Amino acid sequence: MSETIEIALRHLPHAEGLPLPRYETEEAAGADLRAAVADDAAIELAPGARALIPTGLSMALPNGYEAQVRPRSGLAAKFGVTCLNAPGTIDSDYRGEIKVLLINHGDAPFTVQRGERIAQLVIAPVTRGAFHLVDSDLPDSARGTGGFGSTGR
Ligand SMILES: O=c1ccn([C@H]2C[C@H](O)[C@@H](COP(=O)(O)OP(=O)(O)OP(=O)(O)O)O2)c(=O)[nH]1
Ligand SMILES: [Mg+2]
Repeated sequence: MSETIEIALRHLPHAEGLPLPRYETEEAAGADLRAAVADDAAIELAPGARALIPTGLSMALPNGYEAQVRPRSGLAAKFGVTCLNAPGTIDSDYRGEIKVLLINHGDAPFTVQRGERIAQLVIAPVTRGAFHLVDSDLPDSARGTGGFGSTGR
């Protein structure tokens, strides 16, 4: 059973009339975010172009949680459109507008219309590190310094 937490949201004036983020199926992990561009100001993304798309939402996550702005697989598979900084991180102390940095990796222009579902928001608990330098060697491990394909292709 998934955990549910209360999250205070604000709809900014340019999002008036748009549905709040919602989970599209009973057990969806992501709630879809919609583009709050004006009806007469759709954003056209040329192939290779990127744009910061407003959602018209701001929120106050409880301390101890983050929200991840993740791409929608449908947009990626059908149009090559994805989030450039995926997953985007919304900090719990951020009160600004949530924005989605979309990039068009496809070969045709992609138009972002008002109300279109452009990304999804996943709420996740946060573990923070207390970082401290040590003088001694780090504990041994079987992997050691191997990485970046050390186990083969
Ligand atoms: O896809 C995203 C990613 C971030 N943000 C907002 C919320 C987040 O709390 C803030 C800062 O994001 P991040 O820490 O990733 O960016 P930064 O370049 O490190 O900016 P800052 O110096 O403001 O932390 O920007 C978004 O609205 N959408
Ligand atoms: Mg930052």
